[in-house]
Parts: sequence; C-alpha cells; structure tokens
Amino acid sequence: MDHNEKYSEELNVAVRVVHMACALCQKVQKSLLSTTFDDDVKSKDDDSLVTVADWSVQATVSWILSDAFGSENVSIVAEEDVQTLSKSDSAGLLGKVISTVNECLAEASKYGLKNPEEALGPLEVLEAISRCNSSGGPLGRHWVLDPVDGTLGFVRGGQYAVALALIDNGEVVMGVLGCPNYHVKRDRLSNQKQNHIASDISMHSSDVLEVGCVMYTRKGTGEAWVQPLVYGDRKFEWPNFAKQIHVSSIDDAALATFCEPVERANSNHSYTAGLACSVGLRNKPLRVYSMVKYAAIAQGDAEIFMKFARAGYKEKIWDHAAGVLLVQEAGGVVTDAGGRSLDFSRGIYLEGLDRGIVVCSGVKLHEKLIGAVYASWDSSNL
Ligand SMILES: Nc1ncnc2c1ncn2[C@@H]1O[C@H](COP(=O)(O)OS(=O)(=O)O)[C@@H](OP(=O)(O)O)[C@H]1O
Ligand SMILES: [Mg+2]
Ligand SMILES: [Mg+2]
Ligand SMILES: [Mg+2]
Repeated sequence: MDHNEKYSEELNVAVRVVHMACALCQKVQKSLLSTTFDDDVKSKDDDSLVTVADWSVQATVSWILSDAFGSENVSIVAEEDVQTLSKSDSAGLLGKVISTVNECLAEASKYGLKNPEEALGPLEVLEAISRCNSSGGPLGRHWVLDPVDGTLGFVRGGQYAVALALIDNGEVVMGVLGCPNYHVKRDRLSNQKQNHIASDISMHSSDVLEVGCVMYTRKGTGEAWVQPLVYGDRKFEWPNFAKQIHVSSIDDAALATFCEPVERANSNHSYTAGLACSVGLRNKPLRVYSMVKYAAIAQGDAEIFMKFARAGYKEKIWDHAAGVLLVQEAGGVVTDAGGRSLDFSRGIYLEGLDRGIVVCSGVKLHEKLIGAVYASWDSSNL
C-alpha cells in the first residue's frame, strides 16, 4: 500500500469528526461567554479546568470512532475521565453533556458520518467517555485525543484546539487539529496546490475570511492541509476546499517570531526570553493558548514554539501528538531541548523528554536554539 492510501479511511473519519467537534465547541463557548453562571466549568483534582465541551467532545469522538471501526478494535488515549461527572452533585452537568452530545451526533450525517439510531442515554455517554482509558504504548494502534486543548483559552474566549492523532507501533502516523478560533492563513500564493473545485473558487475565497479551521496530515506524505470550518447550512465537503500549508521560509532569527504558552505556570517565560535574546530574536513572543501554537508554525504564521515546563512536570502525548506531526509534514523540525525526537511509544507521557520542547520552521533556527539551550542551561535555575 503506498502512502496515498495508508490510513486514508482513518483520516477520513478523523477529519469529519473533528469538524463536528469544532462546531460543538463553538456552541458551548458561545453559551459560556454569554452567561455569568459557571456551572458548566469544573475544577479537577489538579485544579485545572474541565467543561461541558471537554466531556462532550470526548464522548462524541469516542462514539464515532467506535461506530466506524468497531469498539473492540479501537483503543483511545484521551485526557478526560468521568470522575467529576459521576459525582452526585453533577446531575445537571451530566444532563448538559448528554444533550450536547446528542445534538452534535444528530448532525453526523451532514458531515458524512453515521448518526446513532436513537439518542444516547446517560450510561452510553458515560461509557463512551470512559472507554477512552487506553494507556497507549509501543504496540498496535492507539488514537490519541485531547477533546479541548487549552481549556483555559476556551473559557476565556481565546484560542483552543481539538486534537486527534493516531499512533501505530509507537509512531504518530496521522494528526488532525481543529482550531475553531484560528484563521486560515490569508496571504496564500495562487499557484499552490489546492483541493478545490475550480468553479467554486469564489465561494472558497470568501470562506477563508471566516474564522476556524481544521488541519490534518499523514506521516511520510510531506503534505499538511488546512480546511476552513463549515458554517450555516452549507454542506460539508472534504477534501474539497482544503489547501496545502507550509512552514515559514524565514531563517533569519532577527525576523523570526516565537510562540509560547500564555500561562507562566506552563512554561518558564524568563528562560525563553533569555534564549530568544541569545539567538537574536527581536520580535516579542506570541503567547497563545493550546496547540494552536503548532498550527501557527505549520502554516507559517510564526517560526518557533518553545515550551519549558517546570522540572517534574511530565508532558502528555495528547498535548503534542497531532501538532508535532503537522509541523513535521509541513516542513518543520520538532525535538526536545537536547535535540532528540519526542517518544510517543511509552504510554500517556512523553517519557524521557529532555527539559523542554523546541519547534522550528527550519533546521537553521533549530540548531541555533538547541545550541543556546546547551550553552545556557547550567546558569539557568530551572
Ligand atoms: N503545570 C503545567 N506545566 C505544563 N503544562 C501543563 C501544566 N498544567 C497543564 N499543562 C498542560 O498544558 C496544556 C496547555 O498548554 P499550553 O501550551 O496551551 O499553555 S497555555 O494554556 O497557553 O498556558 C494543558 O492542556 P489542556 O488541559 O488540554 O488545556 C495541560 O495539559
Ligand atoms: Mg485539561
Ligand atoms: Mg491539552
Ligand atoms: Mg484538554
């Protein structure tokens, strides 16, 4: 099987369900931002947030993947569990999740997927969420899902992402990243490779001004694609309207821009400021919630993404899998701070990660940054 066919059925379902999940998130985010009640947002044991959207997306993706490939064949590693949702004071929350999931699944046929014959009940929704409890590993196929990445951005009305990837024998082979608040890059060259119907170009060019997109790729294709979200009653079409994306060609540090997490708790801002200075970056950092940082690098909106979490924090595979492959297939480089590639084969964590993550549009910037980490580490107090 050549790479044009490999994982194409998985990609077909994944792109469609991520589009569905983006629509779900947009609705929930809109309603969250328009009320003052915060019943739909809960704190987890580690004080991080989880919302109706996180559980609802996880249930929806789980149901669709199981329906498409058979629940006995599908192993899913995902962020959320049903702990908070099953508590006795969470009945209202569970009710909202059930109705959100059913509203979303009722639209499945619009996206070319199968609707459930009947609305799911509480047990089925809880089962769909808790079925995603695989811990991955080096053998076989595992789907990796972050239903809402950047939950903080989501509740604050900012950037967030729906991230779905497929790992096969320890390697990320497919990545799909839905970015409901992120624009498709507008200044596209007209001669680039596009998957659209010629007669629909005018419709297409007005669509790209709308916010929201889904990016996707398969390993080894050397191609990464972006597709705008579908609005209103327009029929979902895929792969029509997809456009190829590429990393930035800027390799001069003085012209490059770096991204990093918004929250200081998630990455050491003063350490990255020092690195930026030592390699000659001049632009101020672009602080963006979620894996949209990977999306920005993949489509050439920025050149560098660095994340240096506090010592002892273990990065999870669902926070990176889809984004890493997108950047790589769009032409970029992703390693840990020691210059080694990330290891997705060892369970839910990126075990063995050396200090931090360094993502660049090209080898030249990457070598400079890794060199700067090497030179500065002893004197930093991370
Ligand atoms: N302490 C700490 N250190 C490092 N990373 C952490 C930490 N706590 C959480 N997380 C994970 O970071 C995910 C969000 O990362 P971001 O890069 O988007 O950070 S930020 O929201 O812009 O600040 C976020 O993903 P979501 O939970 O899906 O939002 C977390 O998995
Ligand atoms: Mg979370
Ligand atoms: Mg996350
Ligand atoms: Mg999440």
